[in-house]
Amino acid sequence: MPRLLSIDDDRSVHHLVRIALEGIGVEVSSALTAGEGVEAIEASPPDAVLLDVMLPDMSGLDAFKLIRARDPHLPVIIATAAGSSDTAIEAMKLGAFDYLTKPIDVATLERHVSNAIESRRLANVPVGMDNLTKPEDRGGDAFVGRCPAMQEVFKSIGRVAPQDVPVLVRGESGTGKELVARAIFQHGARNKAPFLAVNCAALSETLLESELFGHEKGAFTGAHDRRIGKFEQCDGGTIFLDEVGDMSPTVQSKVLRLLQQQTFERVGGNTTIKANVRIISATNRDLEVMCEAGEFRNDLFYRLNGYTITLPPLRDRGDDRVMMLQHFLAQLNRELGRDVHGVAPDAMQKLLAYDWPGNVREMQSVVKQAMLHCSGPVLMASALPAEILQSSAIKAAAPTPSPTNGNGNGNGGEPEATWRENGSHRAPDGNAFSGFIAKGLSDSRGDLYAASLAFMEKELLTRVLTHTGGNQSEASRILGITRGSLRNKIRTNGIVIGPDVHVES
Ligand SMILES: Nc1ncnc2c1ncn2[C@@H]1O[C@H](COP(=O)(O)OP(=O)(O)OP(=O)(O)O)[C@@H](O)[C@H]1O
Repeated sequence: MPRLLSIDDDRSVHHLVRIALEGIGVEVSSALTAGEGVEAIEASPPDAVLLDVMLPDMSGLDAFKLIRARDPHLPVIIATAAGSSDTAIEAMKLGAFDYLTKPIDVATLERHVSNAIESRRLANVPVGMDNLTKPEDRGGDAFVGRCPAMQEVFKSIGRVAPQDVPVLVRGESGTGKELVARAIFQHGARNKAPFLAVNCAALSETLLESELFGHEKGAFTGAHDRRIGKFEQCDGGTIFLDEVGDMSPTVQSKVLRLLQQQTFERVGGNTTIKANVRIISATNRDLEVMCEAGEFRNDLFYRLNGYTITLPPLRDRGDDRVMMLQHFLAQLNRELGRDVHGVAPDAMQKLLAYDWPGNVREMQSVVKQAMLHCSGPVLMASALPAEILQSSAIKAAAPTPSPTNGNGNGNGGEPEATWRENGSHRAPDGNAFSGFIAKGLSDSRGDLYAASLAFMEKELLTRVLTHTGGNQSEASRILGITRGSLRNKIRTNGIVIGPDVHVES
């Protein structure tokens, strides 16, 4: 459980903080003086600190400097009395994580503490690129990958980390771009300095500009105080701009100037501020196309793209998928206190046939869902989430002509598919209908009712006619409809009779 150290000479603050943070799963320890707090940090570093600026033994700023000197990555949230935010602003210029005013608003406290703990994780939890699943190794996040494309990614991280150039990390959503950014930071020359992450897609244009560059008091409605932005806080360190393709033109030009001149102004301010920050950015968008469409600045694209690392989608990583499944099984066994040590062959076959549009993040969540649904020591196909089973059903129903029987469905008892729809062989398969519905749902089509009835009718007629070897009288008897009606349906459904089948007229 993450832990926050509250340094304040007011015991009632500790009490309030403890009650508030219990609710979000954060343990709280406390110190009544700066000296006591620093000792506690040295004895057992917490994940974040809440530091009051009015302490009996030294000023808040001095206390912050002491903490900073001991652990530059420890996020410190400064607590000040209303109307006396100067110290907090000074501390933020020196790299404090955020500040809040007393009396403490619980929602703000929770938000700042959650962000601080996430920031601590990003900067401190080591990313291991040793390719080994080590259940006993609880200290870091494994970066699993043995396929050639992933080996290339690891080499690139090693090559570019020590050089102080901007890096652009590309890849579909959930492929591990954040892991790459953290690994570059951790192996880089600035790894003793701060590492801050900003998700450019998560904030509105105004808020993002203010988050990155800060603002002056009164710069816009709600700007009650000066705010120090991430670039200023992160001076000398590394900033990770996630979803960089989502920046507005205003923010793009400010980031460009920062990259060119290492200067910027806070929103609503005239003072030019210098900041020396290494930028690692990431995107799943096609920035070249965005540049052509005038949505992303060409010059910024070239500046951000000092070096590119591209992560392959999970579906292209071959046997890495098996290794990764084992990795997540081991990780989740530890997390959930389970002992699932294998995957049943049919479950494995379905997992490997799946396309993983959400990539590694999706695999992580699928393994977790499956583990929560299965009780035994082996992960069975029945425990897999619906999207995996439905996708497998769609694939099973897809026309895959085989040289041996021409229907590719291997359904044994049925005669070979001798009916053709629009010229292609079709496998009569009970799974096809559920596959069709699944596809309709994922395409969110607006005529699923009518389309499903039509699909089902065609499927049924094809199946029955195949069963009767093309005998329409027998087919109409089985179906309980007249021969004329059957003939009409064969025509309107575009069911074409194969050359090798005798069909009565
Ligand atoms: N090769 C890998 N080995 C082990 N875990 C991985 C690997 N790649 C990604 N993960 C895990 O998958 C999850 C998603 O990774 P990450 O957040 O880095 O992806 P992302 O590309 O930044 O996603 P997004 O584009 O949505 O921001 C994380 O929990 C990460 O630890």
